[in-house]
Amino acid sequence: MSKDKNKTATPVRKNETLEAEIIDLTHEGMGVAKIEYYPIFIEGALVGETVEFKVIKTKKTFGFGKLLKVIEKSPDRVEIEDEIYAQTGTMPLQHLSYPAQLNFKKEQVEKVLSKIGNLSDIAVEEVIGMDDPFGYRNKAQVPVRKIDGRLTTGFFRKNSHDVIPIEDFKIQDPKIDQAILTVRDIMPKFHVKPYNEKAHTGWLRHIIVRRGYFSGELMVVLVTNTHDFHREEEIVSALTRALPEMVSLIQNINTEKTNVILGTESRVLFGQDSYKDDLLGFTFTISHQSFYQVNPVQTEKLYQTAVDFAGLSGNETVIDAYCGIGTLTLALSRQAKHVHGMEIVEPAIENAKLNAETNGVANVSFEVGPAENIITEWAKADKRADVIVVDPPRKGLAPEFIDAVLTMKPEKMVYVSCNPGTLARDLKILSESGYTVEKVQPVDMFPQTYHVETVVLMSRVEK
Ligand SMILES: C[S@@+](CC[C@H](N)C(=O)[O-])C[C@H]1O[C@@H](n2cnc3c(N)ncnc32)[C@H](O)[C@@H]1O
Repeated sequence: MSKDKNKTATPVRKNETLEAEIIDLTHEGMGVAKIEYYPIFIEGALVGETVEFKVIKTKKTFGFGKLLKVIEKSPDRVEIEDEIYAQTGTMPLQHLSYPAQLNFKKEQVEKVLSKIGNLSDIAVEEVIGMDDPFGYRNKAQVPVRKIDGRLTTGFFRKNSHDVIPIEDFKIQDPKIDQAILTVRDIMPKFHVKPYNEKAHTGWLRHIIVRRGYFSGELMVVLVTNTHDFHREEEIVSALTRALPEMVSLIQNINTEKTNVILGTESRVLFGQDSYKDDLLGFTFTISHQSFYQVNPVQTEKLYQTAVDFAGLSGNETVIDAYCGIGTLTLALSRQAKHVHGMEIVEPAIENAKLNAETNGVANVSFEVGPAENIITEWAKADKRADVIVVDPPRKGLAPEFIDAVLTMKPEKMVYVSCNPGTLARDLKILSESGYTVEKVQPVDMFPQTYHVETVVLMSRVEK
């Protein structure tokens, strides 16, 4: 079929203005309207609303529309504070009331478990939300560019590399926003050149600020395009004076033309390569390359759910795979005989060992490497675990990891997931191989966004 025929086959034409009712939301929170059989995705539109929109893109089986006017409003609609956040995509659900965001997330988990996981009879609990769903992020990574002749910080326009200046990010800890502005305003005094992505010139690419929610300690990382550091002493001294809470200042060097923010080389400019924070009564040391959950208030609820699901009595050997700096490992250790953490990032494992030692926890051990390799070795050596806890990145569990679990036959598995799609895929395999899903508890770690974290308890049915 020719391209033109495809185009004429759609019931809508590009640039026409139409009116329709929104019947659903996509997993990214876009409103779905149907013109005849043809779905059109419209950002900013909510279920139950009648909207006027302009068709901006047509594909063979679906199209995209730009919201022009809400003719009939949803009771769940809240007024947005600023269009800027819609342009950057940092708060894609900001127009949806918070209780409705939580419902949306619960439905997403239900939908995906049923569609991908074939688990339609599972009861998903109400999402554990926040009292104040703003200002929660403990980490910011902002690009630095020259805009109107000035060194500017902000965020990328959606689907582009243009930076939109932003000073108040709304979902970040306001003290982090403030620290970014402090760094931004000091840099021009020393003629620091912002990064120019197209020409791959300039010096300062990103400013990263991390802040311990409970400790108040700040870590600042300057990601630079070259190894040099002109006027280093003066800049370091200006930053330490302006940010008395800063305990760690790092230069991270990233000379590559890449979207990846951090480079592999770094050096400490002030303090050490770590800051501290507290979780569930433990104090953690966190290096700039280590993963640390971004929403500290919800992390405690997330970990507590995982610990409760593990239902430990004190006699169990537990594996905590993808353990990062050992946060969940230590939380589990209180009720286990022994917990063994596995993690691929070496500095994170160094942090984890130190964290166990400084918190006086002796019944844990840690191993660095891909969890799928380590656990496969365990299975081959006939080592056993009573409970396996996993908290993998978005891509979920490697097939070899699941194979090893099925060989080791733990009584329980607790799966902490930041991606319902890969969670459902993995649960399907496990539930077809001797495990049953007992509980599904979503936790809202990322209010105002469509992301949802889920904790699942599985137990072994085939003995
Ligand atoms: C979602 S984080 C969870 C970390 C930790 N449980 C926490 O809550 O802080 C996933 C972790 O898996 C690690 N990781 C990624 N791929 C891995 C692999 N193949 N094997 C082991 N760890 C991996 C990452 O470095 C990261 O620390």
